[in-house]
Amino acid sequence: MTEPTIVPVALGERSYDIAIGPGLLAGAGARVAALAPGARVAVVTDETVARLHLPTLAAGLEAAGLKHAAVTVRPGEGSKNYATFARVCDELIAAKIERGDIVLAFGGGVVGDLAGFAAAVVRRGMRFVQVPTTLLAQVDSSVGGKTGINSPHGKNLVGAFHQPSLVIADTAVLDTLSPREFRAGYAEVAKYGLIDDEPFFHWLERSWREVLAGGAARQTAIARSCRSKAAIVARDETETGDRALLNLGHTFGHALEAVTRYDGNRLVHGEGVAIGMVLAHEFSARQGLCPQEEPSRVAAHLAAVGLPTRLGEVPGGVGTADELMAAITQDKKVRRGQLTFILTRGIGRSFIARDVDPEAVRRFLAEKLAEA
Ligand SMILES: NC(=O)c1ccc[n+]([C@@H]2O[C@H](COP(=O)([O-])OP(=O)(O)OC[C@H]3O[C@@H](n4cnc5c(N)ncnc54)[C@H](O)[C@@H]3O)[C@@H](O)[C@H]2O)c1
Ligand SMILES: O=C(O)C(=O)C[C@@H](O)[C@H](O)[C@H](O)COP(=O)(O)O
Ligand SMILES: [Zn+2]
Repeated sequence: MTEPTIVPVALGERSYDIAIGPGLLAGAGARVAALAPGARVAVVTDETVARLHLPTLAAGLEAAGLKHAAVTVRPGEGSKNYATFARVCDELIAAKIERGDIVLAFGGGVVGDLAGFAAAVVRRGMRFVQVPTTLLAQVDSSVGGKTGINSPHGKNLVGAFHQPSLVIADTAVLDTLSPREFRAGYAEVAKYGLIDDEPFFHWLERSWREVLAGGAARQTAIARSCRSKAAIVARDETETGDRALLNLGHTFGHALEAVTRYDGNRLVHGEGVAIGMVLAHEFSARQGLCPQEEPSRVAAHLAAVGLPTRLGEVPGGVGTADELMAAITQDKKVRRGQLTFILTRGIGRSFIARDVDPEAVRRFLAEKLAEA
């Protein structure tokens, strides 16, 4: 069996490891038992992941002598809402899960964000472990401690920073993921190259087929993404500065998710990020920050992988520039009413731009919508 890669996340007393490799799910119970001997484990998962992979996880927990119970939610972004959050909290409390026990998030980013937020507040904070089962969750959402739910006003507007105590990413569970969801996660992989790692982006341009196919290239891409994220989170845990770079493409992407009402049939998060990253590069070129070849190259790569890159590709449309701007002004990076965007001087040269002129963004979106 391939040796797992261990990526440390250095956060002082909140430090933890990310274990990455094929076949780790069966032994996840033993890793959790080493962390919290004798703890009870409340597994929060969704119906699809429960059907496909819960028996393997549960057998490992039992073999390690850990009692466990499952809380199951419906798959998809719709579960990141107040009602589901309240139910998850109440089920954890009803199951008499104690503060020293473990909440185990078993699923994609939706389950991770929801379960992590519940772990942050139930009994004023419980330990939690992430066992991510989508590419997106393995390279991004399971790491760094951002947890939360959506508000009718916008994406992730209610939440908390709450770090996991351990992340276990079994790369073999990705074999059951749909090609569409795999590609959505790939957008966040490409993001790390676009932020500050041009050689990684070049490697992805050459190797994306192998990453999609599985095997060593997939594990390499996941580990490199986790190292990038761990480095940024270690220097800015709560996004007072550099961590905002991880939001590349998200100001546009989150607005697209909001105007499509979090309907995964139309747009999932990674697809919004793909379109958003292309828009961020195009807007940067429009502002004279980088040559037009850069957005073209980004769009060409993401399109080759099979991701949407244009507003016109979202089924049912994305509304008007004013509707998109209304969503953008709810972004958590807004400071004293001023928009913050992650812009770029070229591939791997992203930076945080404060005081972006909203009228320039609105005009740009109106042009893009007219092209769509
Ligand atoms: N906290 C963070 O730092 C962070 C980072 C990035 C994204 N996010 C959030 O993550 C969410 C998106 O996560 P996602 O893309 O993982 O979506 P998701 O959790 O909705 O999972 C996508 C779909 O795949 C299914 N699935 C999961 N694992 C599977 C498997 N192994 N086999 C078959 N099907 C499987 C799920 O049931 C679901 O239908 C968004 O809400 C986004 O805001 C958070
Ligand atoms: O970890 C981060 O920081 C990120 O921004 C990662 C993003 O990929 C992720 O989608 C995150 O949930 C967005 O955060 P938000 O603060 O803009 O809601
Ligand atoms: Zn994201």
